[in-house]
Amino acid sequence: MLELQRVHKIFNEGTLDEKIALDDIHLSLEKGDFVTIIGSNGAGKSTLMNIISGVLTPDTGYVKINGENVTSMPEYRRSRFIGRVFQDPMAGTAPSMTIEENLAMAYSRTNKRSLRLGVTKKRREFFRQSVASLHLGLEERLNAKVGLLSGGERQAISLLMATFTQPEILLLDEHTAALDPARGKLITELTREIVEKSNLTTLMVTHNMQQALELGNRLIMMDKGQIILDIREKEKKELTIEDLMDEFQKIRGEKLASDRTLLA
Ligand SMILES: Nc1ncnc2c1ncn2[C@@H]1O[C@H](COP(=O)(O)OP(=O)(O)OP(=O)(O)O)[C@@H](O)[C@H]1O
Repeated sequence: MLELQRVHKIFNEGTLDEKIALDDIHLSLEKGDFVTIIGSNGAGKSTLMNIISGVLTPDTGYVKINGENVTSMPEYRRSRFIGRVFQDPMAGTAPSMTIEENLAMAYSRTNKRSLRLGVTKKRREFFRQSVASLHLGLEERLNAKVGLLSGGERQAISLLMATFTQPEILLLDEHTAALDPARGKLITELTREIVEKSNLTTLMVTHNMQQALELGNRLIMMDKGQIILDIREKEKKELTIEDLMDEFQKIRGEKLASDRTLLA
């Protein structure tokens, strides 16, 4: 489904600011894998997401989606089969457009005919049902401007927009980090529900270790541009935060130094 081989990314190569953001990344995901990604600040998590989504091109190595080499495919073309939700609830939606218009925009990304045909009765019903599945009562407010929604509601709509067309790959970039605990929990639960229902292949970056342990079937820890831990299924279910801290110390010979990770 998703395959990265020998992926390297260096910023400002040959200068004093040279930074190896990704160092020989090999990663292979099966359909339906839900991978949580943790790691200290600057570990390379966002760079990895940007390379998968096409925002960045690797210096060496390749990215394949469903067997197709997409390494040089620009972001706008990849957005047909990649859904992404960012940390900032403002990032995924257009505030001056209504909920329905935002959904129509997301829908048109994967369905070229939909822009020409506008919002038909059948499609409006599909949007209404999709929004109802969030259990937030927003299906009664399809004509409300998204800018008027709370951060949590807006992030729920972003999540829906990224997923209701069933993308091949879903990228979640600390998408609950900017929300208060109650709303963060709500979005976490919605994420679990949506990913399970559609069996979406998902990568989720989080600084919250508990969330990384509770969600998904696989956990990856990154450090200094490398994947240093890759834990799956049963082994993941038995892990605790202390185990993860100990593993990091065993591998790197130092304590995991990230206040955000520890405090989450
Ligand atoms: N556009 C860029 N130009 C120069 N250096 C960059 C750029 N983007 C990332 N880096 C550097 O590459 C490294 C990896 O950054 P990245 O943002 O991928 O880390 P991260 O794991 O997402 O960190 P955080 O948890 O702090 O968001 C860091 O040292 C960062 O400073």
